Amino acid sequence: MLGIILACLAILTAQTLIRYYWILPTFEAMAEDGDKQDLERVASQVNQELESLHKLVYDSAVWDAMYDAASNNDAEWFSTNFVIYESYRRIGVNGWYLYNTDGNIISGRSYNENGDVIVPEELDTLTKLLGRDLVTFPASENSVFTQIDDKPAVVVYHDVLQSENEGQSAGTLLIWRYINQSFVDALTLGISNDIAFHTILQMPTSADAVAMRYGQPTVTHTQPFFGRLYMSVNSKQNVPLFALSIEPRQRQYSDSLFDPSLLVGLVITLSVIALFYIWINHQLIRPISHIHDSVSYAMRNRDFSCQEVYTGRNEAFRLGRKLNEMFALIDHQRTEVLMHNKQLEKMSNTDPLTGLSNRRHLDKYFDNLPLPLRSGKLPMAVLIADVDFFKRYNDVYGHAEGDKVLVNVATVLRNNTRANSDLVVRYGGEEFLIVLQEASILAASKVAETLLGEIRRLAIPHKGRDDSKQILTLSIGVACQRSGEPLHPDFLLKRADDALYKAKSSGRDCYMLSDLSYSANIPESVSATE
Ligand SMILES: Nc1nc2c(ncn2[C@@H]2O[C@H](COP(=O)(O)OP(=O)(O)OP(=O)(O)O)[C@@H](O)[C@H]2O)c(=O)[nH]1
Repeated sequence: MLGIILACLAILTAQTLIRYYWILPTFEAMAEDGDKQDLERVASQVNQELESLHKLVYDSAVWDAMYDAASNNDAEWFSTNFVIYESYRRIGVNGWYLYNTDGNIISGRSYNENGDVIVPEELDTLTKLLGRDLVTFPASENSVFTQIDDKPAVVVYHDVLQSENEGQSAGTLLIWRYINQSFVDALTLGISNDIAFHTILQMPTSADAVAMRYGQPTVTHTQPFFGRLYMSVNSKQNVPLFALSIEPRQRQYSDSLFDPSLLVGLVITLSVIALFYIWINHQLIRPISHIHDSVSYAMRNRDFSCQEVYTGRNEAFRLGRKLNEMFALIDHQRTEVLMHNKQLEKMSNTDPLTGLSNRRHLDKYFDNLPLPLRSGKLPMAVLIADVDFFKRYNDVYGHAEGDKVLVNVATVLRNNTRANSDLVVRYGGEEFLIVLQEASILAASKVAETLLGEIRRLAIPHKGRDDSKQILTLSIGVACQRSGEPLHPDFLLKRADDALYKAKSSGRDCYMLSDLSYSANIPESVSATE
């Protein structure tokens, strides 16, 4: 959860910084660029308007008849033949004048905005006009802005020549018009922003207000002043004559730092991160995690049988499948080793001839007996059985036959004792030991009796004996664990061995109880069977 919150904050911060340092400045620069272009377009429109006025005066100045009239200072000719006041007025021209080469008026007339005739003293002589602080039209020296009747106006003049720009000048033809809202309205064609005209009095006084100066087509800034961008027209002395203003372009973007697009960006980014995480999790994290868990489990439990399912195709899945193969190999080898160990253990505890347990196993057997038996709480007996005159049997019948006899004796001993609780051990060459769990001296005696009888019943011929019996027999020594006395295996075995010695001494083919066995409340009647 904390990770998700931190991720959201990080993404929001990154997006905000990108918006603040990159997106918003880029948008703003684009919009300012547009504003700049609009201002330049206004200046260009003004130029065009002046150019069309210039054409008007130029076209008029090349007529030969007018040239002659100008040359002759023929004011009458102009008032009778050059009657174009109405045409001029219709296209916004406020006045026209023809000056002779001395700069004095030959003919001309001016009207104010109401159509009344006026006599602007600024235009008395051409010299007077040109001596004023003017603003020149960048493309032509013969177009100037000035003040006529204290109002901004544009004046356009041209030499009166015989032919196009050639020959000697016979005078100067001049037309002028006021710069006002109607002049500006004519400019609006081709410009989407509305253009407003401002007289000196209506102009903002702050220096920051003016974004551009006419004649200096560099936009100094594009920060609007009270919602408008101003272009001022200043005289050579830098005296403002008038200004035009436009509305800056509408910003088509939200300039706030936090925007709904940030949230959309956040959601998209989080979704992409989530999808990427799910993909990485599926492709890498999960298989590697399974590999880690499998290895941990196998090492902790020493169990290499587990097999995870790795279905993907990338390196992580391939590593997982290799791990499965390695685990299977280890598991197989481990099983084999365990099996071999078991076999080895069994072999090390087993007598190879008879298949009985051997003496090594006996030690472990006593150690692992249940506590009631080891503490003497429950009775227990040990029998040591020895084949009589076995040396002579070997001598007479051979060692191989002797081995067979030992196997037969082992079978008899095993078949007549309890498989799950008693233990039959090949104790020495022809000596066998039997441990009878929870067996009283009476039960042990009975077992001894049975074993002697069963061997006799086999009636294995033994012609090498010293005595008259011609069959194979056993002698057995029996020792019982005394009640309540802790088990001392060596002592118990010694007593059984002593009892065996007694049985041998008593003529063999019998069993004898060790002396101490009697103290375990055993009937005295148990003794040699012969
Ligand atoms: N065939 C065979 N003989 C063995 C084996 N182990 C021991 N013997 C023989 O068993 C004989 C034991 O002889 P002894 O200890 O003198 O005793 P015995 O001849 O049985 O005489 P008593 O015990 O006094 O009756 C030896 O001759 C050993 O060689 C075996 O695995 N196979």
